[in-house]
Amino acid sequence: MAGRVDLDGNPIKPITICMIGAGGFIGSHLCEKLMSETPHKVLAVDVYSDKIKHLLEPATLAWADRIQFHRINIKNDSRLEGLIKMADLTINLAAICTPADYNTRPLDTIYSNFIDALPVVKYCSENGKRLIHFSTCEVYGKTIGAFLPKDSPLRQDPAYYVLKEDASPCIFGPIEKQRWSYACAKQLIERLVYAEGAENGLEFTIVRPFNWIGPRMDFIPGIDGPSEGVPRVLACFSNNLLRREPLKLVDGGESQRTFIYIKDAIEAVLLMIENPARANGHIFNVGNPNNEVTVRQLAEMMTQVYSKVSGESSIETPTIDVSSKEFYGEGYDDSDKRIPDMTIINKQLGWNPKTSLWDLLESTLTYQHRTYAEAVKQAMSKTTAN
Ligand SMILES: NC(=O)c1ccc[n+]([C@@H]2O[C@H](COP(=O)([O-])OP(=O)(O)OC[C@H]3O[C@@H](n4cnc5c(N)ncnc54)[C@H](O)[C@@H]3O)[C@@H](O)[C@H]2O)c1
Ligand SMILES: O=c1ccn([C@@H]2O[C@H](COP(=O)(O)OP(=O)(O)O[C@H]3OC[C@@H](O)[C@H](O)[C@H]3O)[C@@H](O)[C@H]2O)c(=O)[nH]1
Repeated sequence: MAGRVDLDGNPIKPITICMIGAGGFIGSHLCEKLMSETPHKVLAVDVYSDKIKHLLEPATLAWADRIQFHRINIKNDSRLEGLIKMADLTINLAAICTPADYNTRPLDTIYSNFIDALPVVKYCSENGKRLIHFSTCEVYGKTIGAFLPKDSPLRQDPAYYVLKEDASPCIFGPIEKQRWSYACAKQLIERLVYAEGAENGLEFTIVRPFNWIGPRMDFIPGIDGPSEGVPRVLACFSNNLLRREPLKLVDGGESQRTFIYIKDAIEAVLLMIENPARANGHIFNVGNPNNEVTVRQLAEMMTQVYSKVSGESSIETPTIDVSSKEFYGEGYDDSDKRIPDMTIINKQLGWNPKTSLWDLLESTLTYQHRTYAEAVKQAMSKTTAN
């Protein structure tokens, strides 16, 4: 750790980071990175700590004096401002961010992504503290190309689908499509953070993650989460594979996504943390434009990879089609395609993603199999016995 320098060759001074939502998927990986590779301190704020338990216990861990867990719900806890004041930098990850909630719990979604983030922005601004705020690629909504006729040659032109931080519009569906409650709340909080920067000098960075995936993402229904819960696609498909049931393709699985390995993405966040002069005032796409697939292709690849890592042959009918209404309920809608433009992050931080989709699925599904296969088997045999 000694002699670490930033991108401009200056020595990196240890800082204290107030990380809100530290117990979630991204937070757990960021805490791991900060503990194992940097001298920084973390005040970890969340309502849950299961995903960072290995970093908090036992007290003999090498970094024990550099991480403190604070079980705080930021909706209603006066200790938040004190923690932000104690830190040099606040990173806000806290949010409801699973699509199954956007149309079924739109009020909770809007409160979580906009109202609950307001005090965080305010405390940072009033106390002259730097803020890294986690937004989402969903703020882009649908691509311009999605509105062209299906056979239009313009659909092949990147100008109609590549998503650029400083040029692309944010295109959401009608209000009755409550899917967009999340994207809209995230967009408004981005605008507020940006305005605090412009009017009051808040030092900020906004991150727009493009489908970061890897170990510890969400939960496996009935094992470490509610049995009726619907997590994001990685956990949905993992659950299906573990139970040897067909993967469900929503509306034909035609939507396209670019997936990035969580460990590549965390490298980008560390560069933002340690290079404030290069990161402040910017909005960054963080994704892997080389890993684009349709959801159907993702299902096929995950089926192949899971077979390889588990040693089990795949089932006869590996996928089935399901309507979005049946799967998510009324008010669901979808982003058609998400390719991040990498110009700004490349120029400011010299960062590029490394891991291919096959490789990231291989390490992630190895983890899923090792962590859950036995528990799923036991849960299924109990159900059959009953
Ligand atoms: N994972 C991705 O690919 C992705 C993509 C786009 C945006 N994001 C954004 O990144 C952030 C983190 O995402 P994640 O994938 O780690 O999700 P996550 O659900 O695993 O983590 C969010 C954490 O915030 C905590 N939290 C929520 N409300 C809270 C509250 N009121 N008080 C205290 N803690 C609270 C949750 O308990 C959870 O541990 C979110 O803002 C999300 O919108 C993630
Ligand atoms: O079992 C499933 C689950 C999901 N899907 C589809 O897979 C695609 C990806 O679904 P995800 O659950 O990963 O969520 P999305 O990519 O739509 O949104 C995510 O994007 C960025 C973040 O802000 C959030 O984490 C989330 O909103 C969608 O088209 C969805 O309809 C299936 O076909 N089957």
